[in-house]
Amino acid sequence: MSHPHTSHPRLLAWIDEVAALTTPDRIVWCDGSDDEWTTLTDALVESGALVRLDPEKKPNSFWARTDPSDVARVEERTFICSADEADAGPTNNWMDPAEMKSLMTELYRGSMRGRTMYVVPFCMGPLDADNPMFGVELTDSPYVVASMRIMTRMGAEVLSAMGDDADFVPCLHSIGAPLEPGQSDVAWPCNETKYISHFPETREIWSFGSGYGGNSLLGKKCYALRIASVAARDEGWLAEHMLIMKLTSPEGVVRYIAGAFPSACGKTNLAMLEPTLPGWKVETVGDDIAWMRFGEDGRLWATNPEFGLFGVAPGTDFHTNPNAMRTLAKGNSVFTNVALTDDGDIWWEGMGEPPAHLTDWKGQDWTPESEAPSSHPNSRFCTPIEQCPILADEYHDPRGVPIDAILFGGRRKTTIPLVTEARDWVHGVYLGATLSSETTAAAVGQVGVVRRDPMAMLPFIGYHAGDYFQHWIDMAKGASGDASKLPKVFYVNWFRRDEDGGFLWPGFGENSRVLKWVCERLDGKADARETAIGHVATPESLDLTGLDIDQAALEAVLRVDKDEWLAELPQVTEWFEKFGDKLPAVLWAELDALRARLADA
Ligand SMILES: O=C(O)CSc1cccnc1C(=O)O
Ligand SMILES: [Mn+2]
Repeated sequence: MSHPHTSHPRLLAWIDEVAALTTPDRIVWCDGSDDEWTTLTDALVESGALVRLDPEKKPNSFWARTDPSDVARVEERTFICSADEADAGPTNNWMDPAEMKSLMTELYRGSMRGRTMYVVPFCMGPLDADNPMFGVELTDSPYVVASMRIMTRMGAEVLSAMGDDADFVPCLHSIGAPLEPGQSDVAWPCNETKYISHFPETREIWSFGSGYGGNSLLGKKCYALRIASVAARDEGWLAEHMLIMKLTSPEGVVRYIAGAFPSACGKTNLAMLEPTLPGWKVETVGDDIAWMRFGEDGRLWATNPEFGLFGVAPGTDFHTNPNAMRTLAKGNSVFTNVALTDDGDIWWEGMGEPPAHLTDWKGQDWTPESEAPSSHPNSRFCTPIEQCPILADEYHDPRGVPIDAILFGGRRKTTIPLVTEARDWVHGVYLGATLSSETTAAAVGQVGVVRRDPMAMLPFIGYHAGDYFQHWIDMAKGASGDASKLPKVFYVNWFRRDEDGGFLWPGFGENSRVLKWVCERLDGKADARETAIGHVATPESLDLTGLDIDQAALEAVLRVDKDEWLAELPQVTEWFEKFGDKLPAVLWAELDALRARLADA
């Protein structure tokens, strides 16, 4: 079969089928080149979808504004279409796969009319991995193509590596906004009907109607978490919503730490941390997704399958994340739903004193007297990870890095102490499975509501969460029977507040003090208080050198309040009951043991 771009029959057949259904005016095969990026972004600027920023401020960078109806992940429109509804579980929306495909086929029919269908071959993780994880996204959004070039290894090199028979995840995306001949386009075309659908058995992704973020950059949440978590269950590894950091002590001891925090709870900031403790060094491997497989040494090795950073903009500045700001200063980035300054740069809340005038994320005039924020709370920067000044060399290693500790963290005003070490692996899985956090703007819906967010994966588990918990329990078997090879598990909470609503802990670079305690626990050095909920740091065991924090706040942030934890028990019981007989019995046993320890406390 001769074709100018590929000899992959399944790929060609799929593309022909989709083109016949969606009827694009043309098909463009993306090669991932600089010329292609220039052509794409020039056209997006010409159409008004992008504004080129001043090259003196952010070279080769752009400002985008979405339709106000298309600003975040749409969890209520996200479906896991497993053959058996029971396999989707109680935390996912489900529709029969044949019914969903029939419904979406009619949505896709003619949806790309008047537009270009882009063929985006990509790879999640290094191309030289033992088993490269290929995907091909067909999309009618040039904004998505530009973003995928930043976020994934994308283009001709991938297509070549796929050869004529590589497995790949077909990712079909349409914004659902066909153009009639002569009809002018809008800056952010989308459709009020949105479906983000996953077909686990056939490892397919179909997305319709949204042009933004995790709804449309299908390599990220859809592939690298929801579909990959199903593959990981079947193949004995973990696809997790985690940062990966390399932490080096002043003595040169290196530890690798993975951290699971819900959306917009500071993973990017932690992954790029500038420690306040002298001599400690953080280097970044990843800020959002970790794939963890057992190495020959029986340890869990983690890789970051992404090629870029898609971070929350508001709150990011030189105090909270100087390395992110240094990454962005190098340009080659797309900023979405932030504000535009009059001199061609970007601005968002948290960047210090606002300019006298801005163009806000809705394209309106904004001044410091404006009531609404200039930038959407879920506004994002999209930037190449290789621009990160503290990117660890190991990022490029297809083996990844051996994980010493896993942090589970949430955003809780109360109850959860600053840092607790799990009693053992199963207790660590219990802490992850019962992780709770206040909701954020990363997903459409009310903000600030406490919900269970197991392993920070609630919106991303591609199958029954009860089976997911069991998979985590079973991972202990993979450590060649030696539990000491497994990462230690810790539960952190940077967000506890005092009675006046103020934060008890300064967070950001000061979190390096907690990381030091974690490392010293790994070395068997740091003290901890044995409590009903686990091994909790004591004020004396934390290195507080140079930190201005009063003793009352320190004791409050580390407190295990019996009544607060007793109040958690019925909430956890209600949470566990959702999973019926699929909830591992050992987790019920952990709850019973916690209840007994609290009774004795
Ligand atoms: O996809 C979006 O629109 C925001 S959600 C997101 C983006 C990057 C990294 N993580 C998330 C998340 O919700 O966890
Ligand atoms: Mn995330």
